[in-house]
Amino acid sequence: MATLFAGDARTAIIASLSLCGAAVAVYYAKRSTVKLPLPPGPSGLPLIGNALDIPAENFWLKYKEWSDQYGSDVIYLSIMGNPVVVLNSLAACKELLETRSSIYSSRPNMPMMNELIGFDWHFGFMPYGDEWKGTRFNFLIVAKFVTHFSVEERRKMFQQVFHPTRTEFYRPKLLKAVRNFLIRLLDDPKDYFAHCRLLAGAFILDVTYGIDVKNEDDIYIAQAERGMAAMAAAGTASSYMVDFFPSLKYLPSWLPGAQFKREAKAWRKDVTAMPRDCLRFVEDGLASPSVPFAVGLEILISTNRNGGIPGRVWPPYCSRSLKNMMMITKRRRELFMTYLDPSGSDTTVSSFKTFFLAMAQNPDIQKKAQGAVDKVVSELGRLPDFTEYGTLPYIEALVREVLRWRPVTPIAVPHQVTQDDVYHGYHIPADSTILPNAWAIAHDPALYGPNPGVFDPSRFMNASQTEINHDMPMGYEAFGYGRRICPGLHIAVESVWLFAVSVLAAFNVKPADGESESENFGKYTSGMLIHPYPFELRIVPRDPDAEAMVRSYD
Ligand code: HEM
Repeated sequence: MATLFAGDARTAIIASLSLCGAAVAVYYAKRSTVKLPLPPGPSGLPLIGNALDIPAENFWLKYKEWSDQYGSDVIYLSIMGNPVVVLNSLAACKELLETRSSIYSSRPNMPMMNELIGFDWHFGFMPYGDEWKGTRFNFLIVAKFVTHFSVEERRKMFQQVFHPTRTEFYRPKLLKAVRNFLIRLLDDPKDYFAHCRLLAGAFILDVTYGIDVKNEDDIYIAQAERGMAAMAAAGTASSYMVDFFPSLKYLPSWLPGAQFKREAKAWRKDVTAMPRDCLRFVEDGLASPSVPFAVGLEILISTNRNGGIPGRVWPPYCSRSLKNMMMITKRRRELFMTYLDPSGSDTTVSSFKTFFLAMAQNPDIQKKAQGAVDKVVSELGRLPDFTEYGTLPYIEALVREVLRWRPVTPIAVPHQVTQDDVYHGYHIPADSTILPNAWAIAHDPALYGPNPGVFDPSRFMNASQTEINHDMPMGYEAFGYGRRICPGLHIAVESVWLFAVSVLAAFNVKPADGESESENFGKYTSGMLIHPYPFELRIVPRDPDAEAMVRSYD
């Protein structure tokens, strides 16, 4: 979906060339003061730079090709005078986004995402700064107004509430969502894509806000899905010309070149409703004595200095938390609610679908993985659960391979560097958009072994194929790097793990008749988030016992 000139923006280029002149003049004036060369890259055209060199689809492949061609892991592009630096190696990502994270953790200005579509409430797209910090460490949203909390206390609270070991927050809900998914798979295997979406959306909404989603038609799910479609299209910071010429946002929607404004308007309704409706749900819940447990509420309560959470006696703490919440502005309350927003669901869905694709394309690997699961659970007479987490090395390798083979976010999410910098003798100009090429890194044979395009979990195993090879990177390139690294990483990995191990224990998966020959089988969409195109599968219970086990959770 993401194209460099999505909508009618080509027309907008012409309209904006005049604006461009000034920007380019300023940019080159600044550049000439710097002695060091810029990183290498294609030379581009006057004024528009490399805007036309970047393919509309799978641009990460082109970035890697340029990286090889110019013999540099870091390449430089100019798009309408805007500097863009692509990092094509893990070493560059670690050095710049992690070691130098104090200056590489901002986000580029994204007028399409933030101002026009309305994602300015989402801390994933906020520039680095106090508001982002406050929202990421979401307890701050309440605690900030209870001024006696020190930074250290706030940090501690965050760690308590969102520590990866605090699995009791989400594992029971994840288990429930996966078990419901398995029953749907039994009843209606053809519609497995929809069941995957429902599973991921229902889990995130339940764990975050305590919303109990019943079916695919649920209003929160539908809203989040439309919102995520907008994010996938506009989140690359390079899909729309308005990202390079913010003044284009003032064009009237009816102009022929302003298709992007009409698209934004259509998306905006859902995108702005997402935090508002979830906040309303939680506020209503706070007033009720039978409020369902949710991470958002837990954080709210744990930030109450006199409250704490022992025994979770809801009513007194809730009323106090409610008071705290009412003291803060509407915007801050909405930001608070985006702590674990539904964007986590669309990314995880993509990995679920990749798992199905990999199993359908690789029957031998499916068999081997089923064997690994059977060894542990066949005598237990139940489906696997988190008791088995950490005891199945081949399944762990398979999950890593799912995430590596088709990284959900091939160029992660763009960062921005906030001051001039130097890397390997190259000048990295302040305010450059920084694109970590997660795809190139995930397919680097120096990191992940030969044939990186082949799905092969054994690449993550040791030489004797008995344990995970801990000397290897974990395959998590799609989660980004440094201070902005995905805070949902652990939840995502555990979700894919439980999903995979449950499906493998109960079902056989193969392509529907003739599907392997269909043109789109195995192909993916392009954009900030990628998904496989729909493909038909035959998903059948492995045997009557497996079916009975799944039904026993009905
Ligand atoms: C396979 C699943 C997932 C993938 C591939 C993924 C990928 C990413 C990436 C690439 C980033 C940006 C990192 C950077 O800038 O360097 C990100 C940020 C974020 N992710 Fe995820 N994510 C996934 C699941 C989740 C889940 C399950 C949640 C919530 C429970 C979540 C919540 C977030 C949030 C809130 C941010 C913004 C962080 C910030 O800007 O400070 N993600 N994710």
